Amino acid sequence: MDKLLIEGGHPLEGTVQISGAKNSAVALIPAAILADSTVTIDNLPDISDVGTLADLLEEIGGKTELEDDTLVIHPENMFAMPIPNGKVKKLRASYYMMGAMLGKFKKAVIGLPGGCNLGPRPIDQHIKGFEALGAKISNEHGAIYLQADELIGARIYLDVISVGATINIMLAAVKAKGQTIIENAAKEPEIIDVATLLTSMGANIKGAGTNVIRIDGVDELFGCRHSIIPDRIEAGTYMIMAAAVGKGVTVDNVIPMHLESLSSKLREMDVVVEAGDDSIYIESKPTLDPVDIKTLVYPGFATDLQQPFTSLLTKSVGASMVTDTIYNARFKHIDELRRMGASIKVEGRTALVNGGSALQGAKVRASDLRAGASLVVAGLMADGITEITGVDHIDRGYASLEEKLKGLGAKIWRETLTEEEVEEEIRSS
Ligand SMILES: CC(=O)N[C@H]1[C@@H](OP(=O)(O)OP(=O)(O)OC[C@H]2O[C@@H](n3ccc(=O)[nH]c3=O)[C@H](O)[C@@H]2O)O[C@H](CO)[C@@H](O)[C@@H]1O
Ligand SMILES: C=C(OP(=O)(O)O)C(=O)O
Repeated sequence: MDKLLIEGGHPLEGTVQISGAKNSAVALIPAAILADSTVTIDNLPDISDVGTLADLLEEIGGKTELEDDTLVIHPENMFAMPIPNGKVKKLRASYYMMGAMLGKFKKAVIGLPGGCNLGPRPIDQHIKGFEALGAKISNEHGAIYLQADELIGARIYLDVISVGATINIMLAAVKAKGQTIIENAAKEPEIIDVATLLTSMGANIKGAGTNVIRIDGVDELFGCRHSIIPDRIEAGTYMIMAAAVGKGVTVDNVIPMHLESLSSKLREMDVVVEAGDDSIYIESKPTLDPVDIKTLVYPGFATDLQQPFTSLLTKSVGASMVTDTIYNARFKHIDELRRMGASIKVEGRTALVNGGSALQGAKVRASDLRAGASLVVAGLMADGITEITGVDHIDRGYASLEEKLKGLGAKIWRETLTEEEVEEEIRSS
């Protein structure tokens, strides 16, 4: 086990390259199950979730070759092997194995997924969609059993706008008989990315990126090559870091339109934000204005950026309000920020930040992926050294974090935990 150490107060300057999107990658890899021949995925981020999913594909008989940022997946010998637990629990996105295996084999047994603990993460809308397509589903001993004689297209209205359910239903429906219509679908860019891969494989999907998706089932899907879109959440995190301590940072290899809600909020705070074709330039100011944010489905403010943005708000002079309407318990980072001297109160689904006083370096623990990112932002701003444990969470989602930050001039390094620290880590996790 490792910890990250950051000596705060060093301004960031230069250019950072953004990797491929985690939240696309984790759906694209299971999607390859649906093909009958080799699928090659380029621009993969170097994060642990990718390795875990590749291992899961091997558990069901697939062959995978990961070299640099390219994963080659051979699905020819895959079969409907049950994967009730083990690696499935390491990440939330293992639930995409349900849709993909149901679509391909008409059956699957998958353990309940893991992922960041953000409060309840229900999958009732995924199940509702699978059932509408004709699957019988039961939950036995912590695993979901899915089985269908035949999958038949259906009209499915999502009661809650869900990225996971939208993608999972697409995966199950691409080989179903007839037409499936997903109404009240989520519109996140990662959904378009998954639809693009499936279309290259031979699927017939219209409307991805709007709230009505139409899928005409096909009998066969083939191998193809696909390059993942840039990670708007990784990009947003570096934009926030640059807004906190940036003398002039270019966040490169991004789709600026995907980051408009964040860019607008940063401008409201008086941060310099200049969007290019595929990059965004950010420059901080000595004092920033407070703003309120409310997380919403895309194109609203992303819940995944709420935690790092809250750290930035401790720098703005005055009161800001942060409301998370997607995951109302996504506030585990707040106690840690308080340890660093932040003045923040949580009331229900809202955090009230009283910003303007300097943060102090401290020993803190990342309880989940974006909580980890928020502590890195805080560490860059703080006086003295911040020690962050729970780094395995951060490694699920940020490729080469230390290298990228060092390239911008940050003082950040990694150390192995001592035995005592490991024991303490196990006690508190
Ligand atoms: C809409 C949204 O912002 N989605 C984010 C969510 O996706 P993720 O796929 O985890 O979550 P969903 O988009 O599926 O869920 C959105 C909301 O719907 C609820 N829900 C979801 C499925 C279901 O069957 N029943 C149900 O009630 C969830 O509890 C949540 O409140 O977290 C990901 C990881 O942090 C982000 O990358 C996504 O952008
Ligand atoms: C919470 C996240 O990931 P996951 O859903 O994979 O846990 C995230 O990407 O912020």
